[in-house]
Amino acid sequence: MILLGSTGSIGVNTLNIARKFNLNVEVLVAGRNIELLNQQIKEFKPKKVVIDKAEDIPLVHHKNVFFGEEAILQAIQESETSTVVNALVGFLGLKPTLKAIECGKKIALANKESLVVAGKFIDQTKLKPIDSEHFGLWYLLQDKKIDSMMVTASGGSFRDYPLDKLQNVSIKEALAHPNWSMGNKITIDSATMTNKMFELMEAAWLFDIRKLDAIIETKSLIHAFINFADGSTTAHIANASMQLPIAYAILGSCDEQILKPVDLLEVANLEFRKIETSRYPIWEIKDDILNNLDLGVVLNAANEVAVSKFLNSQIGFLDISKITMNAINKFNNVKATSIEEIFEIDKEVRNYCGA
Ligand SMILES: NC(=O)C1=CN([C@@H]2O[C@H](COP(=O)(O)OP(=O)(O)OC[C@H]3O[C@@H](n4cnc5c(N)ncnc54)[C@H](OP(=O)(O)O)[C@@H]3O)[C@@H](O)[C@H]2O)C=CC1
Ligand SMILES: CC(=O)[C@@H](O)[C@H](O)COP(=O)(O)O
Ligand SMILES: [Mn+2]
Repeated sequence: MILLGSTGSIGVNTLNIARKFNLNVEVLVAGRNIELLNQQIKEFKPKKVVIDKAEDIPLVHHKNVFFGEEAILQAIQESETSTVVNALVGFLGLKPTLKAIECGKKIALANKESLVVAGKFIDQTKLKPIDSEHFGLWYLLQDKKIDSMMVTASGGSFRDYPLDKLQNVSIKEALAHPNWSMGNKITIDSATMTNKMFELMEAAWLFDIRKLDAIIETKSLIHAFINFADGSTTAHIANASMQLPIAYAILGSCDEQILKPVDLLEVANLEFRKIETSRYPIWEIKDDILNNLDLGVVLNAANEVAVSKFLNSQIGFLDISKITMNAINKFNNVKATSIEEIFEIDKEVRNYCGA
């Protein structure tokens, strides 16, 4: 495989699966965590390595090291392997997704932003999502009439925080996810509920359905529900680990035990909550977004700018959703007619949001 984002949360979990199933890793792509990258190089012996910055090349223990976006695309183009795992974070992941598709590779896609911003231009024939809820939905699919689908949310870092103190939370508090250990950007997206908005859009593209909703399940043990037309509902239950979705996305199917099964007696009880707009203001525009998936590129660009400002202590926590909702208001009429326009709109929105 080619693994894009090997030093991140999904990247490390992917290498756990590669180790377990003795999978070949042809290319490793990482950013600036060179120490971890060097450990990965030693163990998995890739033929090629790509990193973010030229200045870090001398630190990498490999003779075939390249840097930058073009090198990532070239590595995909030149690779022999048929599988690309895209665990890059944000808009940066879009071009590699498009390149992998152009090269006819199978793509295991953690980079949900690719679908959020450009779902209508992405050929899904060889795409498998790495996202716990979408894996759950896929697992539950049956040849029966579906009424609606629902994914769960943990509620994020501030689900129990006093509402009047939300604006002044610290970065450290925001990065303390209750159930999952993930990269910084998605952890903030979980706290604002933007991650769930992205996931509804992701589900809309993947399953061609608009009757979609989300509910908080505080333990992240149930990941998805399908409501069938006959009135029955099925739920996907698994311990909170990305290794199961990753294994299926790479291997296709799997009969070996990847996770310890959920012990319901140990769990004892589950708690469900409504997603309230008072705590998660972004949820006010959920229906607008689901009725107009073209807005994904706007939502994503504004959110990336806002999250980065929050992580740089330039704005308060509630300003993240203010910035994204303001951008949605301003760019309400966008409708990209080509992939090139997606890149133009992305740029325009970033400028508007003060990137
Ligand atoms: N984590 C999770 O459990 C889940 C994540 N996802 C999605 O998966 C994707 C990855 O998330 P996650 O693993 O949490 O993110 P992380 O921030 O943990 O990892 C991101 C990876 O991308 C690398 N990277 C960042 N910038 C560059 C660059 N310019 N060039 C090359 N590599 C770069 C980072 O390198 P370095 O660290 O070395 O700088 C790191 O390896 C996101 O789209 C997220 O929404 C979806 C479901 C669950
Ligand atoms: C593990 C995974 O799939 C994440 O997308 C997770 O869902 C994030 O947690 P939230 O439910 O808090 O958004
Ligand atoms: Mn998810």
